[in-house]
Amino acid sequence: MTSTGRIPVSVVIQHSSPSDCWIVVNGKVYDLTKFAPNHPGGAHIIHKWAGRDGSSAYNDFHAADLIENELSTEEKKGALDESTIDDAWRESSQDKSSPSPQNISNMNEKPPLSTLINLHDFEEAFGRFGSQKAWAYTWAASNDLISLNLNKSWWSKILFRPRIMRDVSAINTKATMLGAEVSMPVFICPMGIAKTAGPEGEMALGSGAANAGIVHCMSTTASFSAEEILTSVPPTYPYFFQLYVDRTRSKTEALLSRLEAFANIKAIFVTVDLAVVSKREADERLVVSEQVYTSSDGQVSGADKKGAGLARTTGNFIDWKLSWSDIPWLRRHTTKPLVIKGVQSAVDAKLALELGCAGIVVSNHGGRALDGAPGTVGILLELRRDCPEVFDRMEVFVDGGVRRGSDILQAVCLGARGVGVGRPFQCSVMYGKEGVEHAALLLQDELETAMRLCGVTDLGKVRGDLSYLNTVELERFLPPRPSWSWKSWFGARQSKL
Ligand SMILES: Cc1cc2nc3c(=O)[nH]c(=O)nc-3n(C[C@H](O)[C@H](O)[C@H](O)COP(=O)(O)O)c2cc1C
Repeated sequence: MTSTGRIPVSVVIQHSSPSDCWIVVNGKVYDLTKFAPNHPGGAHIIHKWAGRDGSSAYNDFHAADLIENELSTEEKKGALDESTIDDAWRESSQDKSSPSPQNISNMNEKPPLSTLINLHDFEEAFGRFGSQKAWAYTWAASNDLISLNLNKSWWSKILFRPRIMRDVSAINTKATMLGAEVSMPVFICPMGIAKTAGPEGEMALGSGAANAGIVHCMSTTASFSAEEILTSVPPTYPYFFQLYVDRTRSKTEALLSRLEAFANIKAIFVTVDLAVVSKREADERLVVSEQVYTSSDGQVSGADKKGAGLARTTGNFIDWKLSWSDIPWLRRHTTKPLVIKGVQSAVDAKLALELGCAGIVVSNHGGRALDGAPGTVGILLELRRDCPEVFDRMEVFVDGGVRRGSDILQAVCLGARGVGVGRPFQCSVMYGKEGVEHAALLLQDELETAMRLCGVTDLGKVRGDLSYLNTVELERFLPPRPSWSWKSWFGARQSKL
């Protein structure tokens, strides 16, 4: 207080965080810390003005006496000492931007979870508040980021053909993926060393997924062992396991044998799109002194003449000799369904089917494998055109750039059994399991909204129903139809296996 009994600007500024949030409105100082979470327009709008004069924003929307009537006596701190106002304060109280996690982050704190309203917000918040190296590792993609960008932009090339006037009061998003019953057809993609994003790492991914009713696929290069990660969910809750085949094949055999003990691991996703770890330049360039370890195979990160890429320096155990002829070997070492992750053409989708795989993931590793590979939703469309039978005889999944509930609806209409979502979930680990759950629930909400607006009441009933989509723009990017017959091609191919 100043000698006038009024509160100086310097004191107001001291209360400028979501956990201690004072705001000036019309010359009076209020403590809105408790009120903010109940603000009908969202806490972020209040937090944006913490430690500042929010009168102009307040007066745009509210009657002058509302705040006085709403708050308790102790939340009304007193009058502002206007003689202490200087240019810097005046400037800080200008509303130059709309509320978003970036603006809130002026407060040098990660934005409250409630202010993240879509999956992009998670990536953005992690970019600002995660460790620099973790961000470089997570965000990075190969070379010139061509495939990363195609993954994202090709989703927007598909348009809906909405139906109207259908009672959409009750809708069903439930699905079954590889025997796992889920609240919506989404799995969290396998991503290595999730502890880089937050101390709970894969434990947060597992338990957040279970709370939201979806499945996490753990990576061979996780920060915790499979046994530890499985404790993050109830004993019968479904899990998927992603396998990189090790050059020392006996290690892979031992790993598969360990996994046999866990009936809740519903499938083994064998990643095949990364015979060698590609150059992800953001990650290679950033050299740091801390090392990270992968749990199952004890790989340690480091730096060499090529740079300091976390994935490359922990990934050189991956066997580049892996070929289709290894499927029978894998079959001998696991009783679980095999899913081939990284299919990028109709030819290979058919091969996986012919070899008895339970499913495929159409994936280019999130643009982290071959740069110049097509966007994955385009590959899904190619499969629909050139080998539609694979959708009936295997479970077909897609990942890469899925960021919206409407992307899930589109994938299902194209025939997918489900979608994988990667980076935003890795970023959400910064907020622990609550962050993971929040991200999943945002997707669920968006999916439900997209279904209602499209006139779809049961997701299971529109799988493969192209009548809800306009794919004309994306079709321009498909490769020409094969000119040879599948039958003769497969006859020649299988004799070589
Ligand atoms: C940080 C990070 C680590 C990844 N680690 C693995 C991995 O260990 N095994 C794997 O099969 N794919 C891995 N991927 C690829 C993902 O499983 C998935 O294919 C991709 O992230 C999907 O694209 P999206 O991030 O745009 O959703 C990783 C991706 C990221 C971003």
